Amino acid sequence: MLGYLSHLETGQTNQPLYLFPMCPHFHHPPPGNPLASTSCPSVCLLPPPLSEMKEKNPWHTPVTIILTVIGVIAIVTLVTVAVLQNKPIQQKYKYGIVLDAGSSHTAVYIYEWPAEKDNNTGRVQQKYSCKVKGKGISSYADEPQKAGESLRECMFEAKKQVPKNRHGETPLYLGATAGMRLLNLDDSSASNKVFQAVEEALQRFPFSFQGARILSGQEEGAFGWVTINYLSDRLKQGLETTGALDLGGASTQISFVSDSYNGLESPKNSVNFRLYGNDYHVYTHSFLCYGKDQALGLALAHQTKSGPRTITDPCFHPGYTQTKNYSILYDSPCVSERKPQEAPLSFTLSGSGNFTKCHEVIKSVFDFTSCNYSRCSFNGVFQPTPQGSFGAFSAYYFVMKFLNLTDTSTSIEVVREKLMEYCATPWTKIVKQHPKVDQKYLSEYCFSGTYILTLLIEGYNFTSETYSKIEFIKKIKGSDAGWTLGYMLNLTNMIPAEAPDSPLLPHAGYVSIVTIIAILLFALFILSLRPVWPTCSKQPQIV
Ligand SMILES: Nc1nc2c(ncn2[C@@H]2O[C@H](COP(=O)(O)OP(=O)(O)OP(=O)(O)O)[C@@H](O)[C@H]2O)c(=O)[nH]1
Ligand SMILES: [Ca+2]
Repeated sequence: MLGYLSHLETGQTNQPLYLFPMCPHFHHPPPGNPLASTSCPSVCLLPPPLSEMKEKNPWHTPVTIILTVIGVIAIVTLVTVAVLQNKPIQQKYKYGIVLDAGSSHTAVYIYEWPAEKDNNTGRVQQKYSCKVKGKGISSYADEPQKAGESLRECMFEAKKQVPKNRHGETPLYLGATAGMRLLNLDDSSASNKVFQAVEEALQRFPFSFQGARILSGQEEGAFGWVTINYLSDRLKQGLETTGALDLGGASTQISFVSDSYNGLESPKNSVNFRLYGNDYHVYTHSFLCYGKDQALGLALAHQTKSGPRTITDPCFHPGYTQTKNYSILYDSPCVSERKPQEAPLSFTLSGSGNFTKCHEVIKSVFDFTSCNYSRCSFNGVFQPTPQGSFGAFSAYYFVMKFLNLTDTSTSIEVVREKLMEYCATPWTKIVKQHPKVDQKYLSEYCFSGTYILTLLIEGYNFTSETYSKIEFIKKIKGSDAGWTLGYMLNLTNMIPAEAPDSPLLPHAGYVSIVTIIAILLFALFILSLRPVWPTCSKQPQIV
């Protein structure tokens, strides 16, 4: 049959040359090839006559047909098994819940990750977050029961978010930060009662409650660093890491990797991690009382040393006035020792909106005089020079976003000028411009912006060059930047110390190769069964 179809054009005669032409005992040219009988090689192994071939076509024998069917079924089965076996199961997730009990408020975060990838690479992401109504748990020192109750609404929501069949195996953690650190310093029995109340409340939910505790400042800084580097895939890929800047209400953290720091100069500022096969020596420090609310308290305390009835505060807009209670201001352990004797009950603050003077007031809350190390940030705390890129989140983001100052390619001088202009804007105009913004937040942006700039430049020693490497962020790939994710990853051992073995091929490549090899093997097998085809010896043609 092949012989009938194969022909070449001869260069000289332009006559078709039939490689398998009909031999004399073929009386008829093959169908469609009228010239086929005109040439015939001298030696030719002939296929049987057509009439016989029809009867004895080797492809039509029952054995070949059965083998072909079995072969096709085998290939389909092989490919199906390969696809199913290696296909990531997309629908099944596991969950973890972390409560961030901050000084200003509590937030509930639910994380999810594919069930079969427990111990694998960066696939944990935030599924849901809920901001607990009211203040942070530390503000319930006088009525601890209410601290527990405050969490119920968000926890009921969490119950709905996690599939019922996963409730029992879902770990639930509560981590408290600077607000509870301060309460614990001030009144440890009140802090214990608050913990007792929140534990009781959380145990009523069907999750696997793993306890409530105060994070150390080191943990808070280090886990914030883990979170942002995990979310940006830098850990998994072994890339240069990003530093983390967290500005809370009561404390602030700075964490980064520096070439000039191996942990020896100030071991208490060192946290070591081995993640995905790489060692990291992270410098970290948490400044208690330097979160933006407590820093405002420090600034106000600085201005009310003598117990005045009125102060003119340059960090508030002209025309802004507020009456503040001395006992509330000096209630915090950050300033309690400085409470002026014989102070009146309250004082009136009236804004003057002067950035330069505000900057001076804020600088006075930092101590730049003592340093027993090679270099310090402030208050005698060791800190290497900031190095590499940084992600600045929580209040850094809220404030800079509001002030339209998140573009760090803007020079520090321009940032100062903009703040100068903003602080000098009359309060009435500010309120008119932002009618929907909560006035508690609105009144403090001048102070907060000036505080952030002072903390970064004078406090942490960022320069014009390194300032431009800061990115003000809220989320990374849909997950909030903060310590909670890093905390959970650590407690659930979800980041392996060593790099996981990655498959040689991606899933699609693997399936394609299996399919191609199976088809090739099958083709070879079938070819090995073929009957002996006619073959012609190369003899001169008899024309
Ligand atoms: N402008 C603005 N400020 C906010 C917002 N949410 C929180 N803040 C303020 O930003 C500051 C920091 O908030 P968080 O990062 O939640 O602080 P926290 O975790 O409660 O405090 P720490 O325990 O010190 O970490 C606080 O002064 C909050 O009042 C917001 O949506 N907008
Ligand atoms: Ca916080």
